[in-house]
Amino acid sequence: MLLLIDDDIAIQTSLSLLFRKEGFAVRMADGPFETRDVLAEETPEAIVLDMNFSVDTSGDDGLRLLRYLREHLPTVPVILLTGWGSIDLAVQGMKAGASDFITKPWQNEHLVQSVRTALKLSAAARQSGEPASASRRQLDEQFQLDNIVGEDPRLLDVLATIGRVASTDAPVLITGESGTGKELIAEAVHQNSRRKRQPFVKVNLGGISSTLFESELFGHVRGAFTDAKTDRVGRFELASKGSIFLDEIGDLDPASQVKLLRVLQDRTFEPLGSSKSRTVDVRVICATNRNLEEMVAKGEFREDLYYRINLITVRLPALRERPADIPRLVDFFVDNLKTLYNRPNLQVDKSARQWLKNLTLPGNIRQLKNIVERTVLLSGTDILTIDDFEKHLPTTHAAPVTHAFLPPVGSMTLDEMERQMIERAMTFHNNRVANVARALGITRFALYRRLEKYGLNYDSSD
Ligand SMILES: Nc1ncnc2c1ncn2[C@@H]1O[C@H](COP(=O)(O)OP(=O)(O)OP(=O)(O)O)[C@@H](O)[C@H]1O
Repeated sequence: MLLLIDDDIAIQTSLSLLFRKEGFAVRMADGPFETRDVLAEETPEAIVLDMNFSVDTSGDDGLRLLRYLREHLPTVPVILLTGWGSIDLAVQGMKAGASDFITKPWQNEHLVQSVRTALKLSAAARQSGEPASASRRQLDEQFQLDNIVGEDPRLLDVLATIGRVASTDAPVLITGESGTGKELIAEAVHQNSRRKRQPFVKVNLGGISSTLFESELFGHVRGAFTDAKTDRVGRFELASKGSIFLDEIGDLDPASQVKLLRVLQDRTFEPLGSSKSRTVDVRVICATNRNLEEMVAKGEFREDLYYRINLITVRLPALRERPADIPRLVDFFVDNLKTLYNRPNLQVDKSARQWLKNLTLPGNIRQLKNIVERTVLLSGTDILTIDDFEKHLPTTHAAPVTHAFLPPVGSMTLDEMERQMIERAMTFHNNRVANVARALGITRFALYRRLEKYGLNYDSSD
């Protein structure tokens, strides 16, 4: 049952007609008292709450009721209806735990989609509460994850999350350093969704100037500006029925952020030079290597836009956090190159695969891929050794960790250095104390003592 809370009889009627037509069982409530009466009889699967339901349109009553609902029905999704003028209220509502917000006047399709997405997400959350983390094999059986190599638990968590939410229309925000595979993950969201046969349109927002933003995203009509000789279809329209991937969303200037918010909010936009609104049905996937939360706190990124895009957030680990995946990635790249360059005997010897784990790779997987490709191309041999890699490593790139990289004398105490080395070894060996102790040449006991001394976390059962 879907519970609709609104005191305006006209809105109640049109909402209830809409959802009944879509096959929902519907109940209605005028305000807090009626809501409590309904809840005493039946628990709804989802709730649509008009934030300005009372004559006092400050929205305080709406927020109070929302808090009550979150407290008493924490797993039931609540979708908010708010006026355009009260986006702040919507943001407060999202902070208080609402699933989504829709601005009035709403698009029927968008509102129904939002309720369905919230229902699917809450069902997925119930399911995922049961089994422990899935293994790579289980994930491959369930989802289409070709070309995404890795078995690190943090990556598997990301894959499980995107697999689970791909079938919904929920917006996904992918964060992570440059080269960690954000675009690959965005494609996987699309590939595992019901939109997979429709377009996947990528837009690099970092590369679009604010003057071109509108015409690039929304298109323009002939004559909209001097150089507009013909009509142009924008990226949103190209992505119609499919997914749009907004890369580098943290690079968007404030004026463009407002324009983007509007289309994400109402799913409507006007091409430049046209006064006719168009509606679009797209799934939105965003990525950034910047810290959006911090940018919101500094006022550099709109909070309402942030809440609009971050319903589901996944963070991709940097390669240095998952060094055990490096040999697997190397094998994968070499396999691809075997076919590409017709060199079936190509391989990387065992010690070189291990050695590559020691490189500092700020460019992450992209950088590792370049190093492997470059070495394959430049060294004539089929079996690549450490020597081959060392010879062809660009000096400005990944520096192998050797004593030449000790910090300058006076810049660090021995204690600080010891702490950093231990932290690094713990990350490298996935916190396996026995392996870390061996790698550092000390006993386990000595390692425990140091972990305690520096206040570093470890698993005492290990
Ligand atoms: N898990 C992975 N398995 C195999 N290849 C990967 C994986 N992750 C990334 N790659 C490869 O690494 C390269 C960089 O990945 P991608 O472009 O997705 O990174 P990104 O995080 O979007 O980078 P940027 O922030 O610079 O846009 C691509 O060639 C991609 O195919």
